[in-house]
Amino acid sequence: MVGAHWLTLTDVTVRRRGKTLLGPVSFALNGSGLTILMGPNGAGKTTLLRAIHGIERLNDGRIEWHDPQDADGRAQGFVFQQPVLMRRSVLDCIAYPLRLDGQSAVQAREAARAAADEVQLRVNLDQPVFLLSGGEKQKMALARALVRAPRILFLDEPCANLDGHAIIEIEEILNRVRAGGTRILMSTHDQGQARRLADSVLFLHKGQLVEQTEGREFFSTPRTEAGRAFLKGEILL
Ligand SMILES: Nc1ncnc2c1ncn2[C@@H]1O[C@H](COP(=O)(O)OP(=O)(O)OP(=O)(O)O)[C@@H](O)[C@H]1O
Repeated sequence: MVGAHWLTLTDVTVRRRGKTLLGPVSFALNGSGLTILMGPNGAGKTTLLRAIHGIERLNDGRIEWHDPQDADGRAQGFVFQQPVLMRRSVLDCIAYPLRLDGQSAVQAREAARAAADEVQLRVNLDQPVFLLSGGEKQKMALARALVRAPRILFLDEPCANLDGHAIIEIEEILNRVRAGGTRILMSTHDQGQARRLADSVLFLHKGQLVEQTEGREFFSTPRTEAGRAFLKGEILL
């Protein structure tokens, strides 16, 4: 949805044990496409995504959603690095958000099968979810996020722990989801992946948003020393 205005963060700040983990961070997430959230380990990427999801208490600032069709947050999907697993079958795990919405088990399972298919999760869907490999669990988490056809999708390192082939599969899925009009904000510290996928970039360093680039100039002409050093693969302290 071109021109859409999804959310605005104003001076968002997270402090824990006397340390500022994030902020103050301000930005607006607008328009369409896929925004890559980059930064070295500990930069605050996960903290920022958790704050947006409403599961990280803010010490200061505010997050405002502007999607009038999303009064109850249903249009958002989240995929975190360590997916929450339930003591259920793979199929019921994927169907769970639809059951929460009040859909019948039959309807929800049918949609879950389609979502598993969409992410090419080729396993026995009746087995307990804990039997899945790390990569399969990540695909399961993506299927569970996609099952409600979110209008905006947040992903925290969705390819952590995956090898080359699985990474390509996930990137193909993300390309399809983006082409279907879903807005995506995704963290990665895999520069190759960032270059392949980014329509725009947010670069975090030490809890501060030090670069915001519409388009892909971040990779050719980073504006900050931290951005240049990161792209050169230097260790940032
Ligand atoms: N509850 C907490 N209490 C204290 N420190 C925390 C807490 N949660 C996270 N941190 C610290 O906050 C900083 C930011 O962590 P965060 O996980 O957001 O970074 P990240 O950019 O996602 O890193 P990575 O790329 O390693 O996943 C880190 O230094 C981390 O150790």
